[in-house]
Amino acid sequence: MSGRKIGEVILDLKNISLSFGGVRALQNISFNVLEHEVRAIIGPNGAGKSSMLNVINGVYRPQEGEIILRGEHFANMNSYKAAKAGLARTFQNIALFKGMSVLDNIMTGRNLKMQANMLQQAIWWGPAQREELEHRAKVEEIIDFLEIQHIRKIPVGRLPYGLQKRVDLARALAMEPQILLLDEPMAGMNVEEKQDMCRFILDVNDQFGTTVVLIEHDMGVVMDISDRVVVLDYGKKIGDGTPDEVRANPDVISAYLGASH
Ligand SMILES: Nc1ncnc2c1ncn2[C@@H]1O[C@H](COP(=O)(O)OP(=O)(O)OP(=O)(O)O)[C@@H](O)[C@H]1O
Repeated sequence: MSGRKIGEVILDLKNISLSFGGVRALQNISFNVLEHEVRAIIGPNGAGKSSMLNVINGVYRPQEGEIILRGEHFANMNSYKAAKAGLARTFQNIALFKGMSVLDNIMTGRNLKMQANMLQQAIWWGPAQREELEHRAKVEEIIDFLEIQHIRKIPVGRLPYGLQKRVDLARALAMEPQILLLDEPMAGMNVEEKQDMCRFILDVNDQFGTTVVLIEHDMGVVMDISDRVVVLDYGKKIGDGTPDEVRANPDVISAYLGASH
């Protein structure tokens, strides 16, 4: 892989338990994420992967457990706090404004960073003007990076699915996150689109140093691009380690064999 340097623990999840009524979606799950690594969460359907991602970025509040982000304890994580703390995510079912252009969609990722007040923005005066130009420059940089210059003016709804996923990634990157959460970034893609997405994820990780946490069903992809993998099954953690370690783990093998029967 690249020459990027894996750092200290940036995100630490300790004894996370989450239930929906009688369904114990996550049972005492602990794992950590190191700075600059690509960390995957895998597991059969219903294992608790999406629930885990939603706990990390504050959509779900676990009944038990702790989230420690860069040494800071977050007892009541919510989406706003997560975004402020440098977490951005993409969605399984792409959450973009379909009628808006690619450029405008990516600009929405800058909202949290905008300082000028509403009045200044309305009359596009002084600070608002300067700020807008700065935001545009950042967005243009991301557009170049993800090679989507040719579609920048097109409404997102008219694009093929693979490109929509790339715009969703661009919107998340516009937040300049330290940790990027990707919810099945390759779902529904053809082989070529998957290869492109893999390359972009690794480039983001390498060139921006962004830590990546991803959920993905395609095992080949996960094993190729991840530094470490955590495996969930029926809400429990059954494996954690490098792709090779996880591949050789008998509990993981039987969970996946069981799932395919
Ligand atoms: N909002 C919710 N309300 C009730 N039950 C839920 C909710 N979200 C998830 N669950 C349940 O929690 C368990 C874990 O679901 P989760 O979606 O986290 O799994 P997953 O590994 O992401 O599955 P998939 O691969 O199918 O997306 C499942 O039994 C699911 O039915």
